[in-house]
This record gives sequence, structure tokens and C-alpha cells, in this order.
Amino acid sequence: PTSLHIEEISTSIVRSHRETTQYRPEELQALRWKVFSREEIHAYQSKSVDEMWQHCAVRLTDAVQYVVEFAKRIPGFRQLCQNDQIALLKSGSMEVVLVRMSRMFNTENNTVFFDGKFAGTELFKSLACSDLIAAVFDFAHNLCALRLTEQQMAVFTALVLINADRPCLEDRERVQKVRRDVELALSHILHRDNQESLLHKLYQRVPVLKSLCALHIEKLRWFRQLYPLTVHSLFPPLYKELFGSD
Ligand SMILES: CCS(=O)(=O)c1ccc(CC(=O)Nc2ccc(-c3ccc(CC(C)C)c(C#N)c3)c(C(F)(F)F)c2)cc1
Repeated sequence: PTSLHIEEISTSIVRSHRETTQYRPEELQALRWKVFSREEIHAYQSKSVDEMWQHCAVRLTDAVQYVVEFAKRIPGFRQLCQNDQIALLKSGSMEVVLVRMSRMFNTENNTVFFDGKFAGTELFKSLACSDLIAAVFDFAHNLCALRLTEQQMAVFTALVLINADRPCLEDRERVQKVRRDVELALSHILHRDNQESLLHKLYQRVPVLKSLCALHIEKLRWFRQLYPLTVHSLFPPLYKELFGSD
């Protein structure tokens, strides 16, 4: 592909990213000191396990919906067969949500944007998943420290999604072809920003992403054993489709 073609791909992915994030970086920046009061934190901590899980599942599904929209706008994604589009989203959407979380992390007070304000890990106590929450916060903190630009974030998240090694793919070669262009787009952007060293650091973070998603699925299995009806009747259908083992 010509460098013009790669430029076009970068531009289109960056536009798709901007169109599919609920908050602009400057909006998140302006909100960064809007933290929950002690009373508000106490109210979250007083929720029952199943209530808090349901609340978070809804919030997570909102963020995932934007990632589904982002995927559909990545050049070449819609040309993949339906099965492969779903397989890539099933295995990659949570990873993209977690990467995007780094844009809404405040490293100065270790808080993340949730439900309209910035929350620390203690707010999620009633989930009974402190290890998962701690790992999600650590990941967001580390990635936030890399200070990715929106363009770098956009192309990196496209690369996280377009992965030919995912399970249950029918046409791997086709996925690899689409991935090739996204890889070139990321190298092009990092070269232009004179930050080639970031590529290695970003690839180093991918295994942590996988372990985070595996931990999330493990916790969901644990929760579903305790509260089958909550998952069955109160969890968003998309959440169950993407993260439920059925
Ligand atoms: C993403 C694009 S954006 O426009 O920048 C944007 C768009 C939306 C938001 C707000 C937002 O959705 N924050 C949020 C959502 C869910 C969760 C969360 C809650 C619980 C769990 C545990 C599990 C048992 C359900 C997990 C996990 N794993 C994740 C979190 C945070 F991780 F902090 F707890 C924050 C922030 C920026």
C-alpha cells in the first residue's frame, strides 16, 4: 500500500475513535477534580453485591457499545465475514474498553471516571472483586503514564481489535491483511511523532490486557453461580453475549 493509503487509514481510524468516545480528552480534563463525596462513596459501598455488579455491568456495556461502533468504522472491518467480526469483538472489545480507560484515569489521586465523577478503588468494594478492580486501575495507571496522544490511542486500539490470532476465526488471512495496514498506520504515526520506542512498550502491555479480561470472565462465572437470576434477567444482553461463556 502507498504511504498515501496508510495516511488515509490513520486519518479514518482517528476520526472513528473521536466519533466513538463519549468524552473528549479536554472534557475529561475539565472533570478530573470532580470526585465523589464521602456520602456518595458510602452509598455505593452500601449497595448489595448483585446491585453493584448489575450497575457496573450496565456502565461497562455502555462503554463496549461505543467500541462496537468504533470497530465497524475501522477500514476493512466490515468487509470481514460476520462470524469473524463477532469473534474479534467477543475477544477484543473488553481489551479496548480497558485501553480507553487510561484516558479517564487521574494519576494524581488514582481515580477513574465512573458514573459522571472520578472514583477510587474503594468505591467498588461491594463488588467483592478487589483484585480485579486493583488490576484494572493498575493497568489504566501504567498506560496513562505513557501519555498516548488521541491518534496513538486510536490506532493502538484498532490494532488490539484486529488480531488474526483470536479464537474461532474463519478467514485468518483476511484479518491479517486488514491488520497489516493498521500496523503500518501505527508505525507511521509513531515515526511521525518521533516515538518509535512506544511501539515496544505498547506491545508489552498486551499480555496484561489478556490476563485482565480472563480475570473479568472468571469473576463473572463466580458471580453468575451466586446470582444466576440477576445475570439472566438484569444484565444487559450485549454483556452476556460478549462475556457470558454460553
Ligand atoms: C471509553 C471512552 S471515554 O469516552 O473515554 C469514557 C466513556 C465512559 C466513561 C465512564 C465509564 O464507563 N467508566 C467505567 C465503567 C466501568 C468500569 C468498571 C466497573 C467494574 C468492573 C468490574 C466488573 C466486575 C464489572 C470493571 C471491570 N473489569 C470496570 C469502570 C472502572 F473500571 F473504573 F471501574 C469505569 C469513561 C470514559
